[in-house]
Amino acid sequence: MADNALGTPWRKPMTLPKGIEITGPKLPASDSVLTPEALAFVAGLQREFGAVRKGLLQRRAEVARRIAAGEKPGLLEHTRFIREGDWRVAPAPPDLDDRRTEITGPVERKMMINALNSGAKVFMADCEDALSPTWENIVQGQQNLMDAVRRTIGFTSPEGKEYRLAEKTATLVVRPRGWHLTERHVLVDGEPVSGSLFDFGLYFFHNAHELLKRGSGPYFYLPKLESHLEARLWNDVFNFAQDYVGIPRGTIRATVLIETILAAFEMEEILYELRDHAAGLNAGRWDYIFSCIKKFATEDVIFPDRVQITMTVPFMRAYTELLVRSCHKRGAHAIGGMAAFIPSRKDPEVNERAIAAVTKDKERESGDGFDGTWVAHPDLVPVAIGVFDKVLGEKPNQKDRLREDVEGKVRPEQLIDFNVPGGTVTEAGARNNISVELQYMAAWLGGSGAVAIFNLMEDAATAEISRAQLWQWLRKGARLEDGRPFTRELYEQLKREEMAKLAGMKNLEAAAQLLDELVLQPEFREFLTLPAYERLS
Ligand SMILES: CC(=O)SCCNC(=O)CCNC(=O)[C@H](O)C(C)(C)COP(=O)(O)OP(=O)(O)OC[C@H]1O[C@@H](n2cnc3c(N)ncnc32)[C@H](O)[C@@H]1OP(=O)(O)O
Ligand SMILES: O=CC(=O)O
Ligand SMILES: [Mg+2]
Repeated sequence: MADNALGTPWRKPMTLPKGIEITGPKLPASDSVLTPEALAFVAGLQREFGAVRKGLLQRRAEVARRIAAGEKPGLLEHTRFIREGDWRVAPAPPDLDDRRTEITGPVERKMMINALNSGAKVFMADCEDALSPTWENIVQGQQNLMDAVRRTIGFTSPEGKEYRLAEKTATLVVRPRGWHLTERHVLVDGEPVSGSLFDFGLYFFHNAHELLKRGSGPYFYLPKLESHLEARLWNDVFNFAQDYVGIPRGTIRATVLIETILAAFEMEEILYELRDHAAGLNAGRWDYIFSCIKKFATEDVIFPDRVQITMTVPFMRAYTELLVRSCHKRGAHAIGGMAAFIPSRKDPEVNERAIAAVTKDKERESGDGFDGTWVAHPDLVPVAIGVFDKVLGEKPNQKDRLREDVEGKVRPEQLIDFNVPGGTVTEAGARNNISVELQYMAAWLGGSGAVAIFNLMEDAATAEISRAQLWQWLRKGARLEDGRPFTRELYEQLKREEMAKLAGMKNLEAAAQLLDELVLQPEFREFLTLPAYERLS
């Protein structure tokens, strides 16, 4: 067996801490990222919190069963004292106080440099929705993060273009994978380690002290939480981690994505659990829509075409209004979500449309009281900054707008009144879902977790909506606008036609098999990334 060569299995068992096994190949970044000390820390996290994580995942399944049996989610009675109590989250650190524009993107080297240089206040470096978690992407992504923190990150494109960090860069915030995912290339005591603990643990271990030395801190976005108990688990992880490396509790700051329907009923409880570490909530609209469809997929509600579920339909408005109110009541930042329109440097018409649509979206958010927002592309940074500048001026945020009016106006029950006035299911919508899903999963299996399709940003969250709709429309025999039911035959026909348009695309057959598995099986698969990960090489 060759030593130190790309693609050869890891063969340094002597240096690995007891109980840890690496099944992925050795990579150029392995020696600096997968150090015995860092792995011992990750194993410590896994041993301490792995069982609680599993218990919470079982609890998710149990709650889902109760909802499928007709139980309606609502505010929790036993946490009333939290909602009625007088408490606030910790003050924001200086480099997280002005978050008027945050750019997001995968932990890919060139994109990270572009994002950090983009002029945005924050860069959310993503190991989640925007990243296909190949072993290489994950390990190299950690190396990129280490280099970004130390400002040594550089890149030369195949065309010879040099990329270096500018003097002033965005504040770095990292999003680890959600609780449902594992990292199968690292076993702790024979079991795959949690993807969340792996991503968080490596980033924190390698960078916490360095970030503090440089006047920043270990900052995180936490995805896909379904309850305040999952926030409590993160808080416990943070305390363990801070004690382990000897930095004060409360140094970590976390912004939680409210991107599941169940978390929307527990926004204040989530902030409360994390109050010494909480930096805000984010309205993660795409996973949120997916979660609404998923949790109520077997009910008598049929969601219309994806394009019709906009931020202004009543249940989405209720969600964002309550989010701003919950944050500002507790002194936390409210961060808006991602408008999926992607600008084009080649097509002026596409570019103009994207800028107009993003401007409108950001005007709604800034007008509603959000303190900042997400953009998916550097060319959208000035657009969002311009809109938020008009509302914020010199102020770093608008947390002083308490939005007390929301309490009289929006009732929590409105979160699950999914009626979309005038909503329809159309053949164009079904075709779009099929085509987007095929193209996205083909890209994901090829190692790209965020792609532009039909001039929109697609990532794991938007793709979840597409396949969830197809599953639901089939199960429910949804009627298309023209009266035809959406049957298996129609699905097969549209899929054949859409595949023909994509002929020659890499991984198309594998994507089609995956699509069938997700759409045709009687059981709704919890996340598309679970079966997809089994196929990811
Ligand atoms: C639901 C959610 O979770 S939203 C958050 C997760 N999703 C994301 O983060 C998606 C982020 N966005 C992206 O990944 C990309 O914008 C895409 C894939 C949608 C489109 O990317 P491309 O097709 O490369 O766009 P385009 O060709 O216009 O890029 C122009 C330049 O901008 C760069 N760029 C584009 N998006 C980004 C970004 N988000 N961050 C940094 N740089 C970017 C490109 O790398 C390219 O750089 P170069 O000129 O130095 O080569
Ligand atoms: O993570 C963000 C979302 O919209 O989903
Ligand atoms: Mg998401």
